[in-house]
Amino acid sequence: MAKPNAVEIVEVCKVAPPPTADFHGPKSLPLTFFDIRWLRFPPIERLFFYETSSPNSIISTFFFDSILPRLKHSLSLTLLHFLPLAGNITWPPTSPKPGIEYAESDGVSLTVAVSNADFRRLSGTDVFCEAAEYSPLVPKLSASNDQVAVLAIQVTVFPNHGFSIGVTNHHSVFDGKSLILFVKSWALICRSLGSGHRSDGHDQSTIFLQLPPELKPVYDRDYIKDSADLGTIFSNQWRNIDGPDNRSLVPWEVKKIQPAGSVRGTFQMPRQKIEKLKQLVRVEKMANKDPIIHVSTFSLTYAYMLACLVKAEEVKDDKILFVFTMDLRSRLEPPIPTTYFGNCIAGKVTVVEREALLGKEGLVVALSAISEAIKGLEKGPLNGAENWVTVIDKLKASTIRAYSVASSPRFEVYSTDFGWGRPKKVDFISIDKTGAISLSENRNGDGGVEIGLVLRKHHMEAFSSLFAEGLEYL
Ligand SMILES: CC(C)(COP(=O)(O)OP(=O)(O)OC[C@H]1O[C@@H](n2cnc3c(N)ncnc32)[C@H](O)[C@@H]1OP(=O)(O)O)[C@@H](O)C(=O)NCCC(=O)NCCSC(=O)CC(=O)O
Repeated sequence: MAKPNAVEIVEVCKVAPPPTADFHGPKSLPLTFFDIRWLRFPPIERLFFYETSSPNSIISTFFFDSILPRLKHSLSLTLLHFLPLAGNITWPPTSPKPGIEYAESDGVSLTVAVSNADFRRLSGTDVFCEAAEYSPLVPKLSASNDQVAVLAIQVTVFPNHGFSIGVTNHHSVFDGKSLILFVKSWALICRSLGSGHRSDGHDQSTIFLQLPPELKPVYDRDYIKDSADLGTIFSNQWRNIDGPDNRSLVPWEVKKIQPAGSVRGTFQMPRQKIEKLKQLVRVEKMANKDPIIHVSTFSLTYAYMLACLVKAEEVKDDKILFVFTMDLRSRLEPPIPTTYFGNCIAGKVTVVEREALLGKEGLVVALSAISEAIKGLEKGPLNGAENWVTVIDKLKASTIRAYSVASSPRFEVYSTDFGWGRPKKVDFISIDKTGAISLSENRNGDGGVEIGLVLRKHHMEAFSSLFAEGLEYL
């Protein structure tokens, strides 16, 4: 590997659950309308960086002798609880809707690679690295017209520094909350293997059949009521997008919003600044005698980002789109378990005038638009659901800049410890294709928000100045 930043693949294998064990998850799983809505959406890619040191040997030896076998073994055990993840999405001609099938020979594709890229630079926040540098660290989902894999994983070692775990998943099987449920279960089992403790707390070194209630996936599809038969409506819509009776499952190739040479940036919104912004907005609203709007950590961070981004990117469109998703598990009537496994999110698209965003009141304008959208939930979380697939199709074709949000600070990704400590950094790689803003909790644990962005380099530099300047005087 003479070239700098080279990633060499040393193994591609399938990890399956242990053959003789009892499965805790179903072998086939229907997709609900919440899932089918995302059928051709580009795969979601996340990357966890772990810095490691080895007491006795150099890290690459430690990685291949200790870390990798433990990751593989624990992944296999975790699949006992998450069997659909080892399967594929299929859509047989006889079936009105697509679904997930697991066959005996199936497994999760695991790629093992070695990288000579600069681990500290990629997992740091000091420099803006090219977005393309991260792509070789996340795997592709195997996909054909007839079937598409649910999940693929890549573990990459950076000799003498650490390793990364890249996770690529199909959005049509689960939302971010369920994906993180799986990753945290895998991390817990991996950690327990290392300590010789069972994940349920009892001493035992080989069998890990129990997960704590907060990680146990709930697969019961009866929780999702579909009185309007949206599952069939969405399936029929997909069949008619890109041709008559098209059952292709190949994810859409989206035209990258950001061109080659774009860079990835990570920014922190500290808790203390969020509190100051909250006060500022309240005072301003009171002075204007406006009704109090929804002011939360999420809405303030998103609004602040939007006000900075529109300026930094010098957006020319008269109207800007804000797109974000809401977790409906607690909002359905009756609410469903928080560990329900699948998709249970609704998207919201809001249109805002560019000029209003660029003005002095830009932050409050953005905040009001986000608040209105959240308030819209009061009309019923499924209001307008029949248009969900057509909205995705329209957004794909739209040339207007859409600022969407990926992931959530509530997922607490920085607590994902496989036994070698907390991640040094967690990146949402696929935002380089979708142009979304990714959100997670601040890694320093201050209760603030960490933001991931991919922008053209000069836009990132402009954004960085605006972001820092705005917070400096708070
Ligand atoms: C719609 C929302 C974004 C709005 O969030 P808000 O924070 O503005 O409003 P809210 O009513 O939910 O919360 C109001 C206040 O209560 C707190 N609060 C409420 N419920 C909470 C909970 N379960 N955990 C922690 N805090 C909670 C909030 O922090 C906030 O206080 P404070 O102001 O102090 O913070 C959110 O409710 C939501 O649904 N978030 C999850 C979105 C999601 O799942 N995204 C991923 C989609 S899948 C995806 O993108 C792909 C992928 O990830 O793979």
